[in-house]
Amino acid sequence: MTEAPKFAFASATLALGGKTILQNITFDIAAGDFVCIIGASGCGKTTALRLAAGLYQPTTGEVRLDSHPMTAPRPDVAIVFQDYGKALLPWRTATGNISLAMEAGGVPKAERGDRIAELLTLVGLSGQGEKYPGEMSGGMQQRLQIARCLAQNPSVLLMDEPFGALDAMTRQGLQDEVLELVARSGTTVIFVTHDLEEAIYLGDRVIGLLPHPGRVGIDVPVRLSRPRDQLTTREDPEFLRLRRELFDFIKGSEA
Ligand SMILES: Nc1ncnc2c1ncn2[C@@H]1O[C@H](COP(=O)(O)OP(=O)(O)OP(=O)(O)O)[C@@H](O)[C@H]1O
Repeated sequence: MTEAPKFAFASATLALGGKTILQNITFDIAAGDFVCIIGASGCGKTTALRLAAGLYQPTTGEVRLDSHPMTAPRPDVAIVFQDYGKALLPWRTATGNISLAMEAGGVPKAERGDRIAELLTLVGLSGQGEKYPGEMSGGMQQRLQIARCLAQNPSVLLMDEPFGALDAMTRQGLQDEVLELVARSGTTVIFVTHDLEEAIYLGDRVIGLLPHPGRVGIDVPVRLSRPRDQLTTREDPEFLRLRRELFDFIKGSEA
């Protein structure tokens, strides 16, 4: 018997303001898979993620988590946004920001302290709990946002260009940290990026959307061994082949 997918878009179509933004989106995601979504600017990547989060309801079709339609946002589906500055509360310390997610999840106060310390260590912010977001670098703020999401114990992590605003070195470091976290926790991930190399480096699979309206145009497996390595993985002939295939896809989709 084949296992039911963790997450499924089943002929999901979404119209907003009388315009079809996403059309007939269909794909399944197995539990623990890391799926990246790419596509030209404005093709509907963020909107697809918002559908996955239950922030939008499909006009027709369904989005399902564990075989149940997503009718509203759920605490076991967490989103990491690109704009960490807006996602974090500036008047709360790092500890306070993580604690908020636990308060919302009903975690008793007595249990929060140890778990917060554990999460801070997990994302490389050990000992930084009393800092305010404004006292942290961009990379640290993004780590904090990830820790806050993990505090929800999500079974699905949705990430919308989370490293887009960071410099190349910080970005690569965080890519590896996320891969490690995910490998350890078994979390299912949907990761939106416009960076083709990032998608191949991270993903088990890359889905490309075509624009106007957003449709699935390509869905390719990434057959690169794990753990990935910033140098050797990116030099692998399969990496280069995929990069060319996805580059041609994006170029063709804009024509
Ligand atoms: N609430 C809305 N009402 C009407 N149109 C919308 C709404 N939200 C998004 N759109 C339109 O849907 C399309 C897809 O937008 P979306 O932000 O999902 O694309 P994207 O692929 O994430 O783009 P980018 O890579 O530039 O971030 C765009 O044409 C956008 O103008």
